[in-house]
Amino acid sequence: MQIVQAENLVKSYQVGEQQVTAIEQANFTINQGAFVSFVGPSGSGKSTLLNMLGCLDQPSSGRLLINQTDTSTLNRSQAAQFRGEHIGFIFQDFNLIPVLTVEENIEYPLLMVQNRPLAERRARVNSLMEAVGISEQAKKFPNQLSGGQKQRVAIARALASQAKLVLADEPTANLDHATAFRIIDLMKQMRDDYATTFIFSTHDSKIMNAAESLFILEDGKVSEQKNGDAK
Ligand SMILES: Nc1ncnc2c1ncn2[C@@H]1O[C@H](COP(=O)(O)OP(=O)(O)OP(=O)(O)O)[C@@H](O)[C@H]1O
Repeated sequence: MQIVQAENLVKSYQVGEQQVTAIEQANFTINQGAFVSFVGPSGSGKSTLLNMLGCLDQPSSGRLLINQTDTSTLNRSQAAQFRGEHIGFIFQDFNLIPVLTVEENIEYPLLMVQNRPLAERRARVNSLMEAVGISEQAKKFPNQLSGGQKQRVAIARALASQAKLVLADEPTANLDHATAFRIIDLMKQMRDDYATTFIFSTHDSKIMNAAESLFILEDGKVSEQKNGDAK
């Protein structure tokens, strides 16, 4: 099944008198459970594309179907609801809430967005902490963790609401190389265990080799390249 279908997708920005086309007539699909990377030089449109996939920004024209829903027609509150139910986010600077512990950060989307009952929240948070190897840090605050540990918490949080699609904007940018590879392996493990689709952007050529497919952005144009070497 296809989780993402982009049809003649265009995003342009008006800058004064000038129109900047960030994404130009993109057509592509991504299957459920895929592990893919958006790559391209600075300014090529990676963030623009991720923002549209995350329903944080609307296309200028064309259609963007996520899980069979045409997200280009959603209004702001429908988009927020759709995001909470279907999409998880991982950021390069982790974006954990500093006043909440590890377990509270992971629980947050279950409580604030999905309002799940306490016993269910506890069980899910515990199994995710176990899965990402962070159980021993449950009561710690983000400033007491290493970069790799913070990103593990962010991965668990992105998976907490059982999102079928996780978007990661440069998830390894602030990590050393060995930790970056461990985080990518962990994301892949989570994909295998939960059938979650992962889309991540990166500048790092070694990291992009882990993706099964590369979506290459060049001057707003998107082309797909299958990666035969993906491990
Ligand atoms: N809000 C905006 N207003 C005007 N132009 C924008 C806006 N956001 C992005 N752009 C332009 O759209 C193009 C694509 O930008 P985008 O941020 O998507 O690139 P990127 O590939 O994510 O770059 P980087 O790797 O540096 O983050 C650039 O030319 C940028 O200047």
